[in-house]
Amino acid sequence: MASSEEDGGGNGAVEEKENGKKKKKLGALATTWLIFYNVAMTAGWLVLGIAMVRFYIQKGTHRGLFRSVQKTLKFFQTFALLEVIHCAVGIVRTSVLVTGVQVSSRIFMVWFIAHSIKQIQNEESVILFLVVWTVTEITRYSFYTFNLLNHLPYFIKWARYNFFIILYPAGVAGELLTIYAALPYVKKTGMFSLRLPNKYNVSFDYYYFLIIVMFSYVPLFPQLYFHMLRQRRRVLHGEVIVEKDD
Ligand SMILES: CCCCCCCCCCCCC/C=C/C(=O)SCCNC(=O)CCNC(=O)[C@H](O)C(C)(C)COP(=O)(O)OP(=O)(O)OC[C@H]1O[C@@H](n2cnc3c(N)ncnc32)[C@H](O)[C@@H]1OP(=O)(O)O
Repeated sequence: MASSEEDGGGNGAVEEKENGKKKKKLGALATTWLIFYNVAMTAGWLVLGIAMVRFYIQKGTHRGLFRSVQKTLKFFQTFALLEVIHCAVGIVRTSVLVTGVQVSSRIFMVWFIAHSIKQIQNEESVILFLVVWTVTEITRYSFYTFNLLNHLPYFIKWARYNFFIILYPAGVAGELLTIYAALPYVKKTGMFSLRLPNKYNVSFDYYYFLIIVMFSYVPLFPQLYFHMLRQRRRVLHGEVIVEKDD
């Protein structure tokens, strides 16, 4: 059975008071919208997860799995662009930059890799990042929902701030291996590339762009990972900044 926040070892009463204060500042409209958004996203990723399990049980193979779930994936992952707006307008206390990198890398994987390069859709690495994203998002959005409703079961809070330790590197491995698998097709077809001479007098090579994207994980991923480790210390180990009453 789910235990309440108080069972988690933190000071439940203080946390609840803080939560209440934050929500008052957030405003009823913003809170209602965020609850709706997070419930919709939890449901969307749950549907995706169930569809993947059903597909695998029925077919006994991962081949064709991406094709069968792609519409749901594209819809909910693209919808997540709203998260950048939430940060930009200040209804969510998260950095626009951190959220922007996270969301844009996902959108890029969905639309400019997995959707555009059909030949790689059956790679095991695609299934790896799909499974990892699904587990992550079900946990993350249900965490936000219960938190906004002031009824956060401790195991969801624990899962939110522990699963990523393994899931983040696993997801990144899935994404990098998928981009790597796409390289030969991109080189062969010259897709999304612009060769000289052309009327704009500019050239763009998608193949080298993908290589640059792969290298950009080296400086960017540790920043996201350490951000999450800091969040983990703050939320699970009480490094909380207590704000004064207005
Ligand atoms: C053009 C091509 C570009 C390519 C670029 C390539 C470079 C790529 C480099 C790296 C790529 C990474 C790829 C990622 C892969 C994966 O996802 S793998 C799967 C594992 N992933 C994770 O575990 C994801 C972890 N990341 C996140 O959770 C977020 O994306 C985040 C932005 C990093 C989260 O940070 P943050 O929001 O700061 O943490 P929280 O503690 O959850 O939230 C902070 C506060 O904000 C509140 N909040 C946030 N969102 C909501 C919401 N939707 N609703 C309500 N409230 C929200 C939250 O409650 C916290 O509030 P306070 O407690 O009051 O502070």
